[in-house]
Amino acid sequence: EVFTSQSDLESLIYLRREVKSAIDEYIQKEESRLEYLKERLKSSRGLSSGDESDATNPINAFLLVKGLSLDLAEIVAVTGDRDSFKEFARRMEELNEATTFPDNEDISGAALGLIRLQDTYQLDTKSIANGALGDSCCAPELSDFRLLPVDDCFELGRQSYLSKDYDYAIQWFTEALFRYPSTEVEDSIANVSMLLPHGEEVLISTDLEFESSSKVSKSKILDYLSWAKDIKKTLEIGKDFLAKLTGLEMDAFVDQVARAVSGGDQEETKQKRVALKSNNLFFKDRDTLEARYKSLCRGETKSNSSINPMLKCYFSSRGNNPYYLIGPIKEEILNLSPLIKIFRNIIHDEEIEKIKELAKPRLETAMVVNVFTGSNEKSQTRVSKTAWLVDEDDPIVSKINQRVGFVTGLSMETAELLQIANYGIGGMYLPHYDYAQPGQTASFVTNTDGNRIATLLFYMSDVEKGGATVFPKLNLSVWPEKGSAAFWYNLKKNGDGDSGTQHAACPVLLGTKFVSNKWIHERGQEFRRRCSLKPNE
Ligand SMILES: O=C(O)CCC(=O)C(=O)O
Ligand SMILES: [Fe+2]
Repeated sequence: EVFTSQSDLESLIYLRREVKSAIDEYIQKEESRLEYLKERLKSSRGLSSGDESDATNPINAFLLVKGLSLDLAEIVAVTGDRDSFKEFARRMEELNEATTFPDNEDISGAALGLIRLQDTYQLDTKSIANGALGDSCCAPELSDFRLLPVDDCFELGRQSYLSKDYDYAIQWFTEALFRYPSTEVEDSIANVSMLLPHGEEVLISTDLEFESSSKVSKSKILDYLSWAKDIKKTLEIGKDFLAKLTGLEMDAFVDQVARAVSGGDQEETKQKRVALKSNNLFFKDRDTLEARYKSLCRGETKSNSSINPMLKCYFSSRGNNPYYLIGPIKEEILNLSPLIKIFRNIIHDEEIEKIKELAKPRLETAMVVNVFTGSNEKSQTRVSKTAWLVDEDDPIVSKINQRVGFVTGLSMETAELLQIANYGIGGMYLPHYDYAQPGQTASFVTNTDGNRIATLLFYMSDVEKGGATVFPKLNLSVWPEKGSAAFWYNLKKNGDGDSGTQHAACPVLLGTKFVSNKWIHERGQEFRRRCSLKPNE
């Protein structure tokens, strides 16, 4: 899997150069071989010319016989000569051993990444197809843009379709039709109204000349398009129906669905019911929260920091910690309850470079905890690569861990290792909690060290566009700034999870994003963060 991080994409650029030169060379060799074949055919009188009378003219008869034996043998030998191809195949083999070629999973990952960006940042289908990533509000037009031909638009539609995103599927299939080569416009117009179930018109290009030799047939695009429209319609009807249900009716409905999808198995029904509820699949506030998350990613929702006088920034020497007497820490309070702060200039560029250098060879596709089994799994909700660094890797690692202890005032004894995460284009982490919820088994919760009491998140790069950390329930967007770190308490003082800390890493639109997580645990903080006299606090 190569699409999740920037460093992997860079290796693909090298790969492309090598592959291109191998193909060029192969074509050149094939061309001279074909040139030779043409010459050879022309020079064989017995094969290239003649007529019926050759059977009666002895010279021509000889040429005919020679042509079909000796000349032909020679020509067959040349056509059968696959040395040039063998050489090409060998080079490809070598490249394959040295690097990883992208596979189907990568194609769908890259396509869905693009759709995710389109969805989060409200990018227009036609603009993307014309090679522009967003309008002037969100992103500069890419200077080196590429027009997407029919096949690519179709593939984006097909991937959306497969991931059940019918709105985007419809948009991309329609765009693919629009771009269909204009020579066949006539007959496609005749087909369109027949094949679309809902009688809509599909606009097909007449004046745009897209350089295209499309592999996908028009009827195939239309077929997909009509299915997508049909399913979308059905889903809308279902949504209307769900919106009208009362709370009790909804419970009964969830019950029924859970039973239906688990084929009567009691244990599975129970699990499915919890899953349906916790994923909030049917519930009314799901759409609003999701919309809020996306609008925070776009930076549209202004937080209340400008109006709340309690939110402030200041210099702190952390209770006269000698490390911070001369150069105090710059702290900013972003939210009061739960407490969310940002520390500015807390990690230096040289330290960041060193950490990245240590982490890069170890970056692996990020895993998330399966709520039911407690095991780590690859997931669509978190697209990034991560690595863990231990103190022994380099003195810088322990220095940074120590610094986290100083600035947070918390004990690092039960903290997890330093986790480095790298997000490529489209990389993200959907809204989640860092702490384990009641009943949830997570590999990071041990009997002795407790839950994740706090998170410190270092920003180790600036991000050109996108990539904010957002807190949908607090209406808060935190924009990555290289060298800064965000800090928050995941748990209330009484040890319960604080649901306000739900947060997400927005997809990266342009550039690359590096962060480091330090998760701090409960044990050892008893006298550093005391419980309150109010039991609910
Ligand atoms: O990258 C970010 O902005 C947040 C990452 C995060 O929430 C996590 O890794 O748990
Ligand atoms: Fe997180």
